[in-house]
Amino acid sequence: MIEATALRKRYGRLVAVDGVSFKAEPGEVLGFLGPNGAGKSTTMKMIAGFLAPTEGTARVCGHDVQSDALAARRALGYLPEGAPGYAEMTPKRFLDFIADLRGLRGPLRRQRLDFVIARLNLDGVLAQSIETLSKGFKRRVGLAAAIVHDPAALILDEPTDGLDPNQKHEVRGLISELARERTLLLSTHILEEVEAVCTRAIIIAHGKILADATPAALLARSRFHNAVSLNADDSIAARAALDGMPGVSGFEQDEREQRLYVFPQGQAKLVDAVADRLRQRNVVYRGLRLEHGRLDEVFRRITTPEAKA
Ligand SMILES: Nc1ncnc2c1ncn2[C@@H]1O[C@H](COP(=O)(O)OP(=O)(O)OP(=O)(O)O)[C@@H](O)[C@H]1O
Repeated sequence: MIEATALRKRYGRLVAVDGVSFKAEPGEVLGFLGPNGAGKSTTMKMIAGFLAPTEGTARVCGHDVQSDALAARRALGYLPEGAPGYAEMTPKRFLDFIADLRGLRGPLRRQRLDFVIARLNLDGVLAQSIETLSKGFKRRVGLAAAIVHDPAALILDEPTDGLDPNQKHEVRGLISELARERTLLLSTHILEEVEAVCTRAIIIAHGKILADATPAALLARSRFHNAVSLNADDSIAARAALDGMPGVSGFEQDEREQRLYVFPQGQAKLVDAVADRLRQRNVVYRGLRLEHGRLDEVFRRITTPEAKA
């Protein structure tokens, strides 16, 4: 479990984190989303015990990160932003060093090191200095270090930042696997990542939580939620056929995608009715689908005041 209560961090006149509270339970993958400088890393560092809060408290598996710091750190794995430090070390030496710091001994130590090296496919690079590794391997070394002591809670600061699509896919698979029995908090700028791995998302801007909901609930706030979209050879004819249809509130033509979006009134579900109507009017169409919504639009609306108007 990861719990933050009224966390606040002030840097001189700047309030980087302004009263952040949430609780994440085992099995949850909580995504921290926000524009640059929103306060995500600062919040994570305070929970990980790397930065003292100006006010408020954080607990990891019930242990206060300030007053019960050792127990809290034992329960937590933390992947900081960017590449692991100790760039001149080899992954082997680095992971040995982290295993020592974590107090791992004997057969369990061997077993955990073997596990993370195999799980993160580090075998081929164990003897090469970290600074000479590709970004993907650097991230994997960081992840291996974060999970070597098998923590019950994990904080991952932009775990897929800078990775290629295959590596992103791989790391997301690992995140979902790790999340089964753990509590996971991760920050990301990648909205598709939220839909792919997060069970819940917190949107933060200027140090304040602006939304805390499941990805599905956030998508439901999109104006594209429950819209119907389709490709029609003659989009003018398609529009004319659907104009005035009960339950339809408007249209939008996406020229790049060549798709017509049909917006519902309220919660109306239009898929079958739209398909019937186009067939009745002999309008040829392809790829008709119900839209779930667009997280990027919801994110923009929540985090930029001008988009709210
Ligand atoms: N040590 C520091 N001293 C002064 N200001 C800082 C310090 N660390 C962070 N800040 C400021 O605090 C604010 C929050 O920074 P933070 O790194 O937490 O944001 P973030 O949401 O993680 O951003 P990003 O997505 O760019 O990583 C920013 O305005 C940043 O410039």
